[in-house]
Amino acid sequence: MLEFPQKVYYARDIPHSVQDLMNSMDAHYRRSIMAKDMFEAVIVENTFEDEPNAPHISIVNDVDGDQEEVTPAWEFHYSNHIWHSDDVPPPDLVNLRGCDCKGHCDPKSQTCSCLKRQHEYSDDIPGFIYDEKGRLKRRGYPIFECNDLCGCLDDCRNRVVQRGRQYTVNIRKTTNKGWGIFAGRQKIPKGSFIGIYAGELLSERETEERGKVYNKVGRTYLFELDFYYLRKSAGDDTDDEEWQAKYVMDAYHAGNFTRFLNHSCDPNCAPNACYVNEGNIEKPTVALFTRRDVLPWEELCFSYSGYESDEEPENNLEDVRANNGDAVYAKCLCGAKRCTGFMFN
Ligand SMILES: C[S@@+](CC[C@H](N)C(=O)[O-])C[C@H]1O[C@@H](n2cnc3c(N)ncnc32)[C@H](O)[C@@H]1O
Repeated sequence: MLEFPQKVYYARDIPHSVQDLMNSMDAHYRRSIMAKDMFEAVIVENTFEDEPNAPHISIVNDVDGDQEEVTPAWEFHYSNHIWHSDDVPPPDLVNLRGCDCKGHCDPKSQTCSCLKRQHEYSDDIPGFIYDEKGRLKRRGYPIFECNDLCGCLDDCRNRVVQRGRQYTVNIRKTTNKGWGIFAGRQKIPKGSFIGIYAGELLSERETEERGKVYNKVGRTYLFELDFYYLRKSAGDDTDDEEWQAKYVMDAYHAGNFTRFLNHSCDPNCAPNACYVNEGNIEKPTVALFTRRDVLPWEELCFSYSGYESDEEPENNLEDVRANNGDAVYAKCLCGAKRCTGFMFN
């Protein structure tokens, strides 16, 4: 577990020497097996402290690896950290509360303050939001994990996201959507934690210009922290249409494997807001969980349009088409039976 005072990572310090070195090599080297080994080694090197037990991530291109790229572009720093932009406040430890439990927190406790905090948002779910196997009982609610101020043990049931990735995932080239993320040989049960959407935490204002560029080139890694309960806590007088998330995660310059998760209109994963060592409700960590059992070797995807219900999605193709001609609004190639035709709608 992290020791306080917690280290804060700033976007201005995102390392780039490895990317610079690799990009200075000739194309022959960047297409060699050595470059693939290097990419995998960088992942281990940059994550072994925060995820010492996470299974190995392989880079696989069996689509066009001979002629094209053996790795994704060396354009980002691989990391599980949240890199704060200068106008984003560091984690709020003043408003962070820890429980006084000893040993393991009891899901029937009347005194555990973390359980009470959780029930402010999910009072219809008895006990913690995780079951005894650490799986999410229900999606959509913010998760309040035990934190470094708590008296409970590191393996308390209410600590899942902070323990890091437990399942194998591989970064694999797809035939039509660029790189994607695939399960390993093991099935991943419904409700399992996959990874956090790491990256640069930006203010909404700062995101505007980046968004325009990403939309034009047709590849975006922005994730707005616009969870529904944040709208509610902003007060009743805030018009829903006018409400804007304060912060956005950008995984373009720094991020982990989750930046390669492609969109699906019938996704097997979904993002969930989670808090560990953060007392600021507006700065949740985006944690990805499976929303159904994932078969061995299956591609992991989530919905970029935020659609998560089990009902049929609305098809608003015409609106999206009329909206603008940016490359990012290209046709969706998820292949799901109920594909709406577009990634962002
Ligand atoms: C966050 S990136 C995902 C990783 C990306 N495939 C890569 O190679 O870096 C988002 C971009 O992936 C592509 N993409 C993701 N899902 C897609 C889908 N269902 N259909 C077509 N392209 C998709 C689009 O170019 C999109 O802007």
